Formats: sequence, C-alpha cells, structure tokens
Amino acid sequence: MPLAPEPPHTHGQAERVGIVLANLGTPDAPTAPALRRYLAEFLSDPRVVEIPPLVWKAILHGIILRTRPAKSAAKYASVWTPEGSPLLVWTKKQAKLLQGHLGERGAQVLVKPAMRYGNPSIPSVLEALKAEGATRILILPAYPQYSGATTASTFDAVTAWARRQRRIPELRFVHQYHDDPQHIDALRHSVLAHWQREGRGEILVMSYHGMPERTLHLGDPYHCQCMKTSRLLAEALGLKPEQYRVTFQSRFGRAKWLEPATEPTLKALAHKGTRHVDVICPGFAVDCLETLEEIAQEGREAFLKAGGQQFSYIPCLNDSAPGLRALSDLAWRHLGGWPLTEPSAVENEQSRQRALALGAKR
Ligand SMILES: C=CC1=C(C)c2cc3[nH]c(cc4nc(cc5[nH]c(cc1n2)c(C)c5CCC(=O)O)C(CCC(=O)O)=C4C)c(C)c3C=C
Ligand SMILES: [Fe+2]
Ligand SMILES: [Fe+2]
Repeated sequence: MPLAPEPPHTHGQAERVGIVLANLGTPDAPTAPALRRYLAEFLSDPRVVEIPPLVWKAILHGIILRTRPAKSAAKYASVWTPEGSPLLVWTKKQAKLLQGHLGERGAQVLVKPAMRYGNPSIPSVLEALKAEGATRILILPAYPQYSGATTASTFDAVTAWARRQRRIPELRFVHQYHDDPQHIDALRHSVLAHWQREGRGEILVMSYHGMPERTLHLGDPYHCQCMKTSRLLAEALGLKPEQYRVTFQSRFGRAKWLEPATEPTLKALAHKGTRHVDVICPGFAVDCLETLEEIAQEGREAFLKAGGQQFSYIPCLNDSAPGLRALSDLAWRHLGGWPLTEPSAVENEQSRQRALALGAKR
C-alpha cells in the first residue's frame, strides 16, 4: 500500500506531545450484533488466542461467535451506564484528568483515550493526535502487569499504524507499572478507605484476569508480576500470608488457566467459615464487565450462596486522586526530556523559516 502524503501542517510547525491512554476495548452497545463485531476482532488477535489460526478460525466462527455474543450482551447490559460501557466511560475520565494533572505541572500535552478493540480505535486516535500536531507520542497501556495478550498487543496496533505512515512520530511506550511504589500506595489507600467505610473483612482476595497457564511456562511475565503486586500490597497493608489470597478470574475455553480460580476460592473460603471477605482487582485500571459483573455480582452471589455473610467489592482506582497522581507521575517520568510546553507562534515561524532555509541550501 503506498504511503499517503503528510498533511501540509506537519511540514514544519508546532511540535506537540500526545499520550494515548489505551485500554482493552469494549463493544459499542450491549447487544448481540455489537458483541459479535467486538469479539470477532478481539478473539482473532493471535496475541490473545494462541491456537493454530486455521483451527481457531473454524472454532471461533463455527461455535463461539454463534453462542457467546448473546450471552455476553446480557452480562454487559447488567453493567451498562447511560454514558456507555463502564470501561470506556472510566478510561475517558482518566484521560481527561490525566491531561489536567499534567497541565498543572506545566506539561501541555494532549491525552486521548483509546481502545485496542472497538472504538475509539488506536489508529484513529493516533491519526487524531497527528492531526493536532503531535510529533511525540507516549503510549500508555492501562495494564499494571505486562502480558503478551494486552501490552504487546497494544504495541502491535501502534506499530501496524506506524507502518502506514510516511513520517512517524517519535514514540515511547510504557511497558508495565506493577511494582511502582506510588501505584501500590494508591491501591493501599483504596483498601484503607474501603475498610473505613464498610468495615474490614477477615480475608482480602486479590483477583486478576486469568491467562492460559502455558503462557507462564513460555515466559510471559504476567503471573510473576501479579504475584509481586500482591505481595507488595499485602506488605503495605501489613497483611500476614493467611490474611490474603491471590486468584485468577475470567477463564475462557478448555485449556488449563492460571490457578487458583477466583470463584472456587470464594466458595471454599465460605465453606471453611469465612464470614466477611473483601475483594479487590488490582490488575484492572478501571472498573469494567470483568469486575462489576463477574466479581461484584457473580462472585458475591457465589460467596453468599456458599454460606458467606458479607462480600465487599473494592472498586478499581478509576478516577481516585491517589490513582491519578500515580498515573500522572508515571507518565511524567516517561515524558522526561521531551519539550512539554507548546512553542509560541513566533518560535513556530522561526523553525519553519529555518527548515525552509535548510531546504534551499540542499
Ligand atoms: C482468550 C481469551 C482471553 C484472554 C487471554 C484474555 C486476557 C486478558 N483480558 C484482560 C482484560 C479484560 N478482558 C475483558 C473481557 C474479555 N476477555 C475475554 C477473553 C480473554 N481475555 C473476553 C472474551 C472478554 C469479553 C467479555 C466476555 O465475552 O466474556 C475486559 C473487559 C472489557 C469490557 O468491555 O468491560 C478486560 C478489561 C487482561 C488484563 C488479560 C490478560 C492479562
Ligand atoms: Fe479478557
Ligand atoms: Fe468474564
């Protein structure tokens, strides 16, 4: 495919810095057709499902996309808000607040939310940033723990877009922040505030999105990073090993996934006499289907049915002040060395003249 010409305004002017706050993605509506589109894109990503493509294509189109969209749509409908999907609504809020926080520190950067699957897509957001004059772009995937299925897949989408550009922006990429002390402190704050509001449970369950177990043996650091986040949070809260559990949720397909699984753990705790459990999902930057439906609704029901008395779900960092402070400090560190104030019109004109003069000499 031939490369398109660059828009004229990119030839020699304002050099702005942009940030793409990228999360996983979500359907456009809680309906079966919207879910079919979203799941087809998501589950066709070879980073997400590592099964030989021809075999997987037959299973995906022959079975999964016939049955799952309607079932998932009903789950999405139970958490959908008047403004839209919680994942997108929160990510938009975070992006706006992040831009404000960085602005307060004197950094005039453009922060835009993006979705790896669905909308606003990563290429459309990169295009928009470029159109607004961004020549330096920081990609900030909203995943504290690195995994090939999430972080690396975001990188794939960015580089696929860059391959189509004549003039690529200067790009930086945040890899993970699972052990960032400020991130851990924001999680600690969130738990303490929750305990103050609703009382303290006997056990804190830290539930992460699952992955096929074989990805651990193949060298994906996701599992190790989940364990480290959990250990650091437990230490920050002064928890003894018997006062917390690390579990994995959202199992998909027939392969063995990381264990222990969240729901069976909740049931086992209730059976063994735990009356009050607190559950936090430290792998999710914002609340979404996986936390609001799978944990706060289904997890609660499973625990109470098994004899538990009180189930407290601790929300994700979302738009909390400590969470935003940690996120903006993280972005700030990754922006180091980039010019963060907008050049004046005079500076722009000077740099344009210099570029023209240089061009004339050559
Ligand atoms: C093969 C399946 C999947 C892998 C591997 C996987 C990894 C993974 N996912 C997240 C974060 C999220 N996943 C979400 C939804 C979701 N995940 C899968 C499957 C896999 N995820 C599906 C099919 C779905 C859609 C819902 C459903 O039909 O069950 C979400 C929520 C999106 C939303 O709109 O709210 C998030 C967030 C991580 C972090 C991860 C690996 C580390
Ligand atoms: Fe997922
Ligand atoms: Fe789920």
